[in-house]
Amino acid sequence: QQNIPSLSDVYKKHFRIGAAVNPMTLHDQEAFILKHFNSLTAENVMKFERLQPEEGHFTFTHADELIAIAQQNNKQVRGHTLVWHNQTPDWVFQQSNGEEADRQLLLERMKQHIFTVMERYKGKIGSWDVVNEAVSDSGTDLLRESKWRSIIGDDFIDKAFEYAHMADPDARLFYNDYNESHPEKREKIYSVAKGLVERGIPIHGIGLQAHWNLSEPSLDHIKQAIERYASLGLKLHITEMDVSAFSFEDKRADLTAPTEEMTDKLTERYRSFFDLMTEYAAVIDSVTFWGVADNYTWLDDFPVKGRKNWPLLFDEHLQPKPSFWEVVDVA
Ligand SMILES: Oc1ccccc1CN[C@@H]1C=C[C@@H](O)[C@H](O)[C@H]1O
Repeated sequence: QQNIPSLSDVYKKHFRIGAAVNPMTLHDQEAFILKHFNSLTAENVMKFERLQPEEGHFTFTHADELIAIAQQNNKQVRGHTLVWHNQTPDWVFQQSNGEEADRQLLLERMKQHIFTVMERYKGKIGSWDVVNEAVSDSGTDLLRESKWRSIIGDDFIDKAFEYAHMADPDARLFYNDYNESHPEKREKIYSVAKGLVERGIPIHGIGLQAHWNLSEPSLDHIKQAIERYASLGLKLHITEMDVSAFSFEDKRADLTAPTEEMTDKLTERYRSFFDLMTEYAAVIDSVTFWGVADNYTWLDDFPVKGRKNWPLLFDEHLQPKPSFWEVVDVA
């Protein structure tokens, strides 16, 4: 590993390089993670269901372990995520008698969760994905249907950001979403973010999840999205980057290794992405991969359960792939 440069060192002049980590990778790959990344995101342990599984019962152990490692090694941490329709316990949306909660109760619970979590990590988590994936993927509605929206109303997003800012005025507050470069969804995300800015809601950035693949999105669509979001005066974080070997519709599960063509295409795509992102380093502060190496990726189970994928810069043995060397060469 000696003659392999640190990815985050090489990119220091452009932006931070982060990885989503979990208790397994932090335990098995700590030195590797500390070498290549200067920002950490909890893949799951800072989600609502993991921090407050039952009302008033907070479980911080795994999140505290990540924070301790980050503090000891001077790493940034991205908080992920406070308000999201997924991985949130059912109790949040229910009265004690099992009936649905009302607006006032749900706002109180949202506030309680945000304050308890953000005050614990004040000064240790520099930026938070305050709201994740609130924008709809299709149809004319800006926002997707969710309990947060149906019970509180469309202003649940405003409230989440206001509570977050009250809890930690120094934290940088992000709206985070996927398919962020698809023109239709881009315009919806833009409209929601523009509304927040115009209402004086404390939002500081947009998180582009960047779950991309070998063919989509086009570089032009990514460029248009970066420029559109940046035009609001907001900072951009690439928050969950990976490049799937399969398009969303391709459910094939016959491969045990990427084809040569896939590896070549991946190398070309990663080079083109980092060429583009370094061009926009003035507005992009951080690029985080949704994982460390191909030995573990959420894409091994999404959208096809148990189908191996190879979306990152390091292979299953933590060895640099051709993509890694191309990305280093861009810096
Ligand atoms: O790419 C998608 C397509 C459909 C739904 C969600 C997503 C991405 N959703 C992300 C992926 C993994 C989770 O661990 C993250 O918390 C979430 O933000």
